[in-house]
Amino acid sequence: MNHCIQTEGLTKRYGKKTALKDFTLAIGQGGIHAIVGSNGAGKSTLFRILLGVTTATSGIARLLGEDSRDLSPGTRGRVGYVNEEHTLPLWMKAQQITDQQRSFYPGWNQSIYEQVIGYFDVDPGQKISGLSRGERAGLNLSMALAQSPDVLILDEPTLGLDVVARQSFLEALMFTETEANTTIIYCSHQMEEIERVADQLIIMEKGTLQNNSSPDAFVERISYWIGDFANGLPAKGALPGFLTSRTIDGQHHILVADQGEEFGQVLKNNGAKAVAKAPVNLERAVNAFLTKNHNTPDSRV
Ligand SMILES: Nc1ncnc2c1ncn2[C@@H]1O[C@H](COP(=O)(O)OP(=O)(O)OP(=O)(O)O)[C@@H](O)[C@H]1O
Repeated sequence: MNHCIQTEGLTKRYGKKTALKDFTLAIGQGGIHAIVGSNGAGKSTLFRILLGVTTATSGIARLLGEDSRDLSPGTRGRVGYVNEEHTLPLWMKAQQITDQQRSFYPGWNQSIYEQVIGYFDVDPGQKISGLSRGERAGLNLSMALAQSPDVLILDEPTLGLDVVARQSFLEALMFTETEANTTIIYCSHQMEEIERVADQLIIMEKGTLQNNSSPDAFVERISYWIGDFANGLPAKGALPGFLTSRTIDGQHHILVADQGEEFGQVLKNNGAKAVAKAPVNLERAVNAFLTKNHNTPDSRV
């Protein structure tokens, strides 16, 4: 199979700090692949290595089948990258920058451009400096998609956008997924966005890969238990797959990973008088996973 992105044993050290640790990932072609991870998990480092901006300490990274250390201009032209800054030349008018981009990219798809920009209220005669953050994000996305990239990396693209602009951005993205054949890598901390758009959920933690599956399959890995312990919560080491726990009205609400129905018996063996299971959604599952081993006394789970 031809992978859009492939890394093998990728490690990146900055002095004593390890940003990526033996990181192996394969992403096929097509679909929206969300990458989530806490601050400092190594997401930007991974993109920088893939795009050839920095080199790995060891291991291999390939983008569209080519070694990232030596990307050809042809391959670079097949990759789009949009980050939260939506940097565009402020002195140019929207129409001028679009015309310029159209002349740069032989694969420019005007129909996609027009359909995506249709989600945003951008006046072609307006200078970039006068566009709102949401309008600039829309213009940036429209141009990135019109370039017909084989892979488009979106790094926190909706940061700072209001709810209307964010909605437009996501709708435009989902429209594109059905119209174009672009593989989209979507890096975000916004779980409700990921729930809406992602086909695959990649979770990074401290430079390692923790999950690469559909969001539904990930949620199935996490279970939520409520236990009534007469003598308090047992030591975390006694609870396999322990992620987080909170105490609400004297009951312990516990999230665990990769445990079956028998976990109820584990709780009983550890002193639970009564045990119940509750549903878990994607946001709660991901948050528990990323804040592993945190005990909090809050009344919210
Ligand atoms: N140029 C650098 N010099 C030293 N340390 C760095 C450098 N770049 C990244 N790091 C460190 O590597 C780790 C991973 O950083 P990275 O920016 O890749 O994380 P991230 O997942 O993108 O985080 P965020 O969500 O906050 O953007 C962090 O601990 C960071 O401090």
